Amino acid sequence: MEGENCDPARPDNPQVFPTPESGQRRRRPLERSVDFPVCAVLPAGGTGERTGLRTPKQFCSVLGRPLISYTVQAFERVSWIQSIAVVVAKENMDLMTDIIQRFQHKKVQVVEGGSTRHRSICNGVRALGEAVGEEEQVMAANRPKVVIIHDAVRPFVEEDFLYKIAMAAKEQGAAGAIRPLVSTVIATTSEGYLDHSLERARYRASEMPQGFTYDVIYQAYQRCTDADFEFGTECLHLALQYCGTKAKLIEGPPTLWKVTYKRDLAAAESIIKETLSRSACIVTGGSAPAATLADALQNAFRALDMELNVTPDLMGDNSKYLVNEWNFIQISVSHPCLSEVEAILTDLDAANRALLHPVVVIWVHLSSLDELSISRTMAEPAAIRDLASAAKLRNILLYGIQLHQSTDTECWERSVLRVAEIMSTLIRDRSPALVGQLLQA
Ligand SMILES: Nc1ccn([C@@H]2O[C@H](COP(=O)(O)OP(=O)(O)OP(=O)(O)O)[C@@H](O)[C@H]2O)c(=O)n1
Ligand SMILES: O=C(CO)[C@H](O)[C@H](O)COP(=O)(O)O
Repeated sequence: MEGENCDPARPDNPQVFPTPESGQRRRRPLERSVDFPVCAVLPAGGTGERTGLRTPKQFCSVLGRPLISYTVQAFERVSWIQSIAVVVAKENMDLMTDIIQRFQHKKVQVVEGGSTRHRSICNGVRALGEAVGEEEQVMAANRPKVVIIHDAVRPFVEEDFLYKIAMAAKEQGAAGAIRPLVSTVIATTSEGYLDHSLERARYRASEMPQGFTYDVIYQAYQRCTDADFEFGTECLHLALQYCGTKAKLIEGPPTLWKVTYKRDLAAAESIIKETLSRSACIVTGGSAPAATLADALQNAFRALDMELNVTPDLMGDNSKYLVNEWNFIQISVSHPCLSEVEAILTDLDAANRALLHPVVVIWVHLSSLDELSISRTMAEPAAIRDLASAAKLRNILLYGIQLHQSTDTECWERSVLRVAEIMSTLIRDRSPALVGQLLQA
């Protein structure tokens, strides 16, 4: 049947982030607990030659934050991962230390890298074993049971999959992520002709993360040769060859893909934008016309596959919106006063909400055409521009929309749909050029 995938070795729809069905509530990840010590090594000591950029890809900025910080965050939010060794080239150790301080990463130690990926990983594994104490016995007692190795340039790994890898590594000694091949692998002759081709259905791409018991990966690196260190690309292979440990292979999601080329950085940015744009919270200030507009917008947003919650304020229980990944829409009625939106900016600062991701705040001024002087009720563009410039320095993107109320039902419904579309575009695109602009709906 058309569109049906009958071959289990063929990757399905390559969508990078599985999005929930329209109208479904977002799935919260399960809280996992693991009763053995797990640490991680993130090799980040490469130069990223294939991007063609001067800056190694792990330090390239994505929405104002180095790519590596996203990967560190993905591991840091997993409560059962105790510590993370980030391995970087000697000349980037200060840069990495700055990143840790700036983005307030907590579980990270910076380790000096080597000239190849295997040498870097080996340094990370050793550093984890030596993290506490100098004496042999103390060191052994503090070694993690399982080490997860994950390329620093694969930022979208999720807790559920890390859990599967950690559990399988504890049981089997080694475990790794695999994906179906998208192309057939062929061997070439030295003259550039086809030598032979592999039966695609029998092979898989080896991805990351991989997990090992500490003893297996430590011994594998102790025993492997200089040629392995120089030319090898597969840790699972070292575990098999030097420790006789057969890795359990687990099919992972497409999100495990590795940033390799320049275009992958743009793809990573668009995926991050997409995840940051799924939900917004409307603050009505308790006014009845604002609440009516919020209800109408809620319906319009459902059709745009975005979750929109309505709250009168951000106090007490409603402060929960400040700690998750919500964007904000403040509706002010009649008087174009920015004090309510200023209060949201202050709350966001106090909650340190914009540390890791930019937050979008949209100020909507709902003005009535029946009022005597329209000009008196128009928002002052300069005021919002100044406020937005200051907010931008704190990673908050403030936009303004002027919406004129209408007594004509049809005209009003059209305006609401238009304003919902403008809002969803502002939230999804995060255009710096439109920051501080007062758009007319
Ligand atoms: N000496 C090295 C080389 C690579 N890596 C890391 O291994 C991961 C996967 O390697 P790859 O994608 O090949 O990165 P680069 O070697 O930086 O890229 P390129 O091959 O294009 O130069 C990256 O996080 C990279 O920083 C490392 O820690 N130490
Ligand atoms: O997928 C992997 C391990 O199986 C690694 O990411 C891969 O081997 C890295 O290789 P390279 O540095 O040549 O890109």
